[in-house]
Amino acid sequence: MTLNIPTLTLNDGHPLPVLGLGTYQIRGGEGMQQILAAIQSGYRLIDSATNYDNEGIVGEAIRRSGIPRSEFFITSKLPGKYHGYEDALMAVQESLARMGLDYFDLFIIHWPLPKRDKYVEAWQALVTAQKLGLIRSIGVSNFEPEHLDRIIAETGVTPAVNQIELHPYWVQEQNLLENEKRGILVEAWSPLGRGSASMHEQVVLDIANKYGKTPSQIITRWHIDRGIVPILRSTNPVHQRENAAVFDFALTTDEIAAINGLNKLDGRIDGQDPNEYEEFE
Ligand SMILES: NC(=O)C1=CN([C@@H]2O[C@H](COP(=O)(O)OP(=O)(O)OC[C@H]3O[C@@H](n4cnc5c(N)ncnc54)[C@H](OP(=O)(O)O)[C@@H]3O)[C@@H](O)[C@H]2O)C=CC1
Ligand SMILES: O=C(O)C(=O)[C@@H](O)[C@H](O)C(=O)CO
Repeated sequence: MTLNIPTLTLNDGHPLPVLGLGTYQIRGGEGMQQILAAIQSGYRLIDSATNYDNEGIVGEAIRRSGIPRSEFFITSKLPGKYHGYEDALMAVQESLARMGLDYFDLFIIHWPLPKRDKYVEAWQALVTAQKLGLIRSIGVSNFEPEHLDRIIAETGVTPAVNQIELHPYWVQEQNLLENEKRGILVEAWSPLGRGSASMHEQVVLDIANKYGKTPSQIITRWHIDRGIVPILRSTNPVHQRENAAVFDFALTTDEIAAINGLNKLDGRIDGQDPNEYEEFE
């Protein structure tokens, strides 16, 4: 049976599924089959990136599924080496060609890379690509409030989405408020803490027992109940189905707060601070 994943509406009026499939390190023929399995389970939001070297197999899985393109919500990301305006416009077109698509539902700037100081140019290029019909919704990733304010002030265009690191060890309460204040939908990357110990915390296990759910379903539901769209990676079809079977229960305010209480001061998975992070090329 195919799971039915609900949608919500972005600030530009476009619908977005409330959870999606992450594809970091999912590559090659086996990766294509793993993505296809997720699509067959009901996933429609697929999150790729030029830096993941898998845009080709994402496009192939879409075609092999036989499901109409219009039912999907396909995302890719602009790498830092293409932050210049002309390079960024070319990069969107190259990504589309690799996927074999003629538009993206969402295209986002992968990292702000503030030391290079070209993310405003990159944003101007996404605004143009949207006007050209190459992208439906434009967004950013790993943008801090000061980066958001700068692109909004310099272009007058607010991102639809900001994809940031979020999991029970890194709950980012203030950052969520900053995005909400600006009308930006937050997507969570590494929503399961990349399979970290947070899935085995007693508070998560207790809530899982109460609802007869698994720890990953509780964490997935915690994101959704906080108004966040989790981008969940799994290569395992059983886990893929499990992670998306979360629409028959909801957490209470106290349960959400209890999971928020797992936050750690140094909770980032790899210490990737958006103000410092540099991409390797
Ligand atoms: N914008 C950005 O800068 C970034 C974006 N991302 C995006 O976010 C996505 C998700 O983040 P990612 O870091 O991949 O990690 P996740 O937090 O999604 O965790 C993935 C890990 O959890 C395991 N897992 C998934 N479901 C279950 C389950 N039900 N039970 C037990 N284990 C489970 C997976 O193993 P298994 O395969 O065996 O199920 C895998 O090892 C990425 O794939 C990418 O698309 C990620 C990092 C940065
Ligand atoms: O996966 C991504 O989107 C990244 O941006 C990477 O930085 C990833 O988070 C990573 O940890 C690479 O070592």
